[in-house]
Amino acid sequence: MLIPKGALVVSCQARADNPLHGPVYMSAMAQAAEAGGAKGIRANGVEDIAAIRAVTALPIIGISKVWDDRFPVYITPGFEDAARIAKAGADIIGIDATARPRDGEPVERLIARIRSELGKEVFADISTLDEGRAAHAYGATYVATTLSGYTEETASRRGEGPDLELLEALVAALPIPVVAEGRFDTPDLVAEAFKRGAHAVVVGTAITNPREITKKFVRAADARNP
Ligand SMILES: CC(=O)N[C@H](C=O)[C@@H](O)[C@H](O)[C@H](O)COP(=O)(O)O
Repeated sequence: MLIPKGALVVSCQARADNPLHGPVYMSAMAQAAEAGGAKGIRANGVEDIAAIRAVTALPIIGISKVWDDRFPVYITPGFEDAARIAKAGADIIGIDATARPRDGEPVERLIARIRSELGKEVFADISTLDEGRAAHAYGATYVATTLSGYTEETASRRGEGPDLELLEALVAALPIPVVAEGRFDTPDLVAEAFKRGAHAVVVGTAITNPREITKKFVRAADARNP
């Protein structure tokens, strides 16, 4: 298992509309995260993953976000996406492991092929306890709370804090490492996740998205100066 127990993993992602988009900024971000003590990196797309691989030996959870209007699944929907990011240097393949429709093989087959044909660990992003149980049964190496609040079934959590209840339920139910991810945006919440049994915690926006961090501070300023 490549992600050590107690690890903080930093997600270094910036979409095309973000001024920090691209491999130059994302590899610098990964180096900054490593210098700060991160024990793993999560990154999206072949270009960013290859650039990050060139500057660090930390384990990389690679994902490939592919948006398609016909399907709700966009995090590494198919085997070809997984193969490309493995080749770029990802050690662990992050996938949407919900049961939602995808452009590609069913999730059980995707997990099996990543393990057998690519020889990589599988990091299963899920949104419910049942999805976590299924991902474990299909052979995922880790399950993570990443998609709670982002699926129809969990839409009521949108805009809420991290899903600590789901984290606890997964920890109680599964013998594999459970990773806390999604809206863990303060050190206190990271500590709380470990208290509740998380194997590791992934933090993205709160560390690597200065635009969103700035907005938070501006909201505080505006509230004081209406
Ligand atoms: C739902 C979805 O697509 N989540 C994505 C998964 O890769 C990222 O956009 C998140 O930034 C990442 O999960 C980390 O979470 P947070 O940025 O809240 O710390």
